[in-house]
Amino acid sequence: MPEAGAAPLGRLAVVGLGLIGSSIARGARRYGLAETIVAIDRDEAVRARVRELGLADAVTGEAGEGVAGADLVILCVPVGAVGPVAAEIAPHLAPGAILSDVGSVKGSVVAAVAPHLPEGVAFVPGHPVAGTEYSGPDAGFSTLFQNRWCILTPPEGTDEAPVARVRAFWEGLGAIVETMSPEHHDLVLAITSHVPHLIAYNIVGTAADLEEVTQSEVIKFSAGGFRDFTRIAASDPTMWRDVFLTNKDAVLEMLGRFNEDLAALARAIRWGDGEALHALFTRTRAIRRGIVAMGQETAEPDFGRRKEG
Ligand SMILES: NC(=O)C1=CN([C@@H]2O[C@H](COP(=O)(O)OP(=O)(O)OC[C@H]3O[C@@H](n4cnc5c(N)ncnc54)[C@H](O)[C@@H]3O)[C@@H](O)[C@H]2O)C=CC1
Ligand SMILES: O=C(O)C(=O)Cc1ccc(O)cc1
Repeated sequence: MPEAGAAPLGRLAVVGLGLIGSSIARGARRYGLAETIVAIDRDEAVRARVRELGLADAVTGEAGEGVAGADLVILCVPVGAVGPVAAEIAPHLAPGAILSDVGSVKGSVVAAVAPHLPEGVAFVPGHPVAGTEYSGPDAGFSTLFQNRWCILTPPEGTDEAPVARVRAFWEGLGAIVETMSPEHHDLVLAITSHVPHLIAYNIVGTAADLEEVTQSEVIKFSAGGFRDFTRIAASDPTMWRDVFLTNKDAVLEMLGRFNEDLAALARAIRWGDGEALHALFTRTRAIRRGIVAMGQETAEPDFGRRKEG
């Protein structure tokens, strides 16, 4: 149960009611974080579903109209769409409003928003490090962020008050908040999230292209490891295309290191260097046990299977 924190916001506007936006809307309502919730999505079918599920007090496709009078606006669209949406809503943001986002990449988002930010509006970029391979308004759930990290990357010179407000909002959703620079965020997430997704997309693609092994055999004999990769490789294509295109430098840097280490592993296998293999596997087991000990891993993931309105 999230802690009771700051006074609720007056008006919260969420742009993009997919997995993350709808989870925010659900959580904001459940934990009483805003008096009024406005849902903005450009997709008619999403808006209809948001109305059916009763996730917001108002639902619109007109972003400018939707953000008018909002105290906090959170952009929950693919990172490639953040700049165009910021340009569209900027003239309608009230002075004193806070603009935030949830994008998986931060440097490009800061650069894309900066030219459009009106005087008197603070931008506090955020990234909840919590999600699933599912998309859309039905995939969200109010407890998604509980006990998960949310990283804020306020650009240098950002006032403390809006940062504290956004921090309190995420704490209200149950998240644990940390701040860092956008550049550092992008390096860390490149190795902990972006490259792992690339590996999953790649290994599932390689398996699918094998000539001597049939597709049905790949499905039938999927051992645990490969099954886990297929879950990650089912993640949203648009979102992940944007992540790789916008965090290009950090991903290529980490991929370079990954390839070198993979080559060393291949060499150890070729030359029968069991000691090298055993030493690495022992180190990596300790890392997993450290993650479990920190309580950052649930015993039985049920991502996306929680049904709620
Ligand atoms: N999926 C995940 O596990 C996580 C995603 N994120 C970030 O959250 C953001 C959203 O991701 P999801 O919720 O998974 O995506 P999603 O695909 O479930 O939802 C995105 C929504 O944005 C709407 N949208 C797209 N362009 C728009 C525009 N120009 N104006 C208005 N609405 C627009 C779409 O219609 C859709 O309803 C991304 O930036 C992603 O990097 C962050 C943490 C985890
Ligand atoms: O489903 C998974 O395993 C994830 O890794 C979810 C996820 C995807 C993107 C993010 O920026 C943060 C979390």
